[in-house]
Amino acid sequence: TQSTRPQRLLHAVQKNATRGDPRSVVKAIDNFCRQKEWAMNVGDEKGCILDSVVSEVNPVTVLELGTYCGYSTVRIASLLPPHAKLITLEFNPDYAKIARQVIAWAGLEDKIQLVEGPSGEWIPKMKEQFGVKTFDLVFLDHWKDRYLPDTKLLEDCGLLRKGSILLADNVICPGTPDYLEYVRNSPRYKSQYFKSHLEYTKVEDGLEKSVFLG
Ligand SMILES: Nc1ncnc2c1ncn2CCCCCNC(=O)c1cc(-c2ccc(F)cc2)cc(O)c1O
Ligand SMILES: [Mg+2]
Repeated sequence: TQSTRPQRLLHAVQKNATRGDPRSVVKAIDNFCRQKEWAMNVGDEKGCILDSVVSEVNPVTVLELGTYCGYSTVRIASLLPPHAKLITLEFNPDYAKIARQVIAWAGLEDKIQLVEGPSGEWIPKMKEQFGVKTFDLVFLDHWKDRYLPDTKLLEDCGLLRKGSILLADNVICPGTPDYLEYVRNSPRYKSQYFKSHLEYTKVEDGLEKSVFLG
């Protein structure tokens, strides 16, 4: 039977990355996607912007929406302080299965909780299920038409505090126009655009960093 692209990406990690070395896992995935097959990881160019935001925020609680194969999950978690926790939501069980193995290869299981299911259902359960008070950082990288409704849901569930940071991938390509309009015009956010390129291509894309003002 034919393998899937996520399965081939996992094999590239197991073949080329060192177990327990998250940065070698990130590098192995980027090499696979540049040399063999494009895949929708945030990639190295936007990944460096992600790294700088994570290092600046130094978050204790992180939420990632859209795990895919775990590239940004591993990239973020590799920069977190020891007691910090990252919860990542993935809707697609096949992606989740691969992501768990990529996370295990990186040796980051203790910092990461991968939850399977739709963001709209899980966000309202965060407090009761995972004992989360508020998130210091949210990385949005799931369905592009879910960015806005899920941001409003995070607000309504009291999961954002004054100073919480939202970092959104793909605000240009594929694009999240309603989300951009909201965070750039709402008095409750201070927003900033980081121009970059769609992973592994020359197409314009970028990350939008928005601070929740409370
Ligand atoms: N917990 C949850 N709740 C709801 N949906 C959930 C979810 N967990 C997952 N999903 C479902 C997300 C499926 C993947 C989302 N990402 C994308 O769709 C995406 C697409 C491109 C792309 C760009 C140009 C092209 F020509 C083709 C593709 C690039 C990217 O960086 C992308 O992140
Ligand atoms: Mg993306």
